[in-house]
Amino acid sequence: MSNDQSAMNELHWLIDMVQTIEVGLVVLDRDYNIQLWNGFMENHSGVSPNSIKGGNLFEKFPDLPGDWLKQKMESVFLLKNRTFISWEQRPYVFKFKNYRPVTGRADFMFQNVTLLPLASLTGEITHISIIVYDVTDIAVNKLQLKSANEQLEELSQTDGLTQLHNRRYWQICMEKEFERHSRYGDTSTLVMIDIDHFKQVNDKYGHPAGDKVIQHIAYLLKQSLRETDCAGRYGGEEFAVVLSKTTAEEALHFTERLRKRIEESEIAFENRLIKVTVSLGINDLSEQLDNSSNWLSGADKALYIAKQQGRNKSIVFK
Ligand SMILES: Nc1nc2c(ncn2[C@@H]2O[C@H](COP(=O)(O)OP(=O)(O)OP(=O)(O)O)[C@@H](O)[C@H]2O)c(=O)[nH]1
Repeated sequence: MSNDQSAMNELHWLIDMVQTIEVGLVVLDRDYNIQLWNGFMENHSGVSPNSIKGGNLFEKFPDLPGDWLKQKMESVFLLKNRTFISWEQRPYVFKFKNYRPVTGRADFMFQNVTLLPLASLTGEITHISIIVYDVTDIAVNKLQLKSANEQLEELSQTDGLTQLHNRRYWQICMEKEFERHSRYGDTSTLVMIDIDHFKQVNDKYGHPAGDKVIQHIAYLLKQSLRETDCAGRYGGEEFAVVLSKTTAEEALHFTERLRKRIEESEIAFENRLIKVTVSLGINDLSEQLDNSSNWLSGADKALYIAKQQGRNKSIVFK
């Protein structure tokens, strides 16, 4: 075979490969007119190379992010350097439908795109190549993993019954607040809340009714809070709240308002109306405390006194 023939063969093979490769290949001239449009691009856009050749890319595809993409391409022409566009930066450049069965949950093909400067024989950058990789599988997997992790994180911080913080996460919140106090002297107040005679509720109405009562108290509690407050389900029928930037006196207003709302409300369960009350223990940070456990145990002691004094009461620890 002559050298010419062999070169012709190579060219033929290359063209065949360019046409069939599972990667999008486009070549544009300096004015963004399309010079090459391979099989991948044809299959996914539905536009054949013959009908598009010579046409302006942005006129043929008005959906493209024109200004943004031109800016990227201009810098490729100018700096003679390739540029990458990741799906994480922009999910896709060409809006192609996703037909893959495995990743059926994505409506559009996620793409990584490379913009490659093409030099003429004289070394001038006269053209640019757009290389489009279908990364839908990778992107969907990564997004699913991210969402699963977020759900897990959410689950591990949240109490399933009440959607308040769970005990562990609330404790972290409380310790952070205590540290802020130790460092900056910020005042905060801790409140422990316990439903009165809750065992009787379970015994009289059943456990599901008890659960509904717990949810109801959590709902009223959430409604009474500010953004910066941190509330958690501390135990079965016990809740704990850190009221930030709040003195004991201010906290007493908060607890009395909440206590009265609970006392006045009724919980409907299977055609019956349940009424409950709560007892609350309050402890602020006005005394010098060695650690956050002392802060908590002070509120717990105040709660105990509230119970002893007949329940349905708020008591400040002294
Ligand atoms: N329904 C329901 N009951 C729970 C849950 N967690 C704990 N309990 C019940 O809550 C009750 C708590 O009872 P006790 O700690 O004896 O106190 P109490 O009856 O509330 O009485 P005082 O606190 O002294 O007013 C127990 O019977 C637990 O079984 C829960 O998630 N759902």
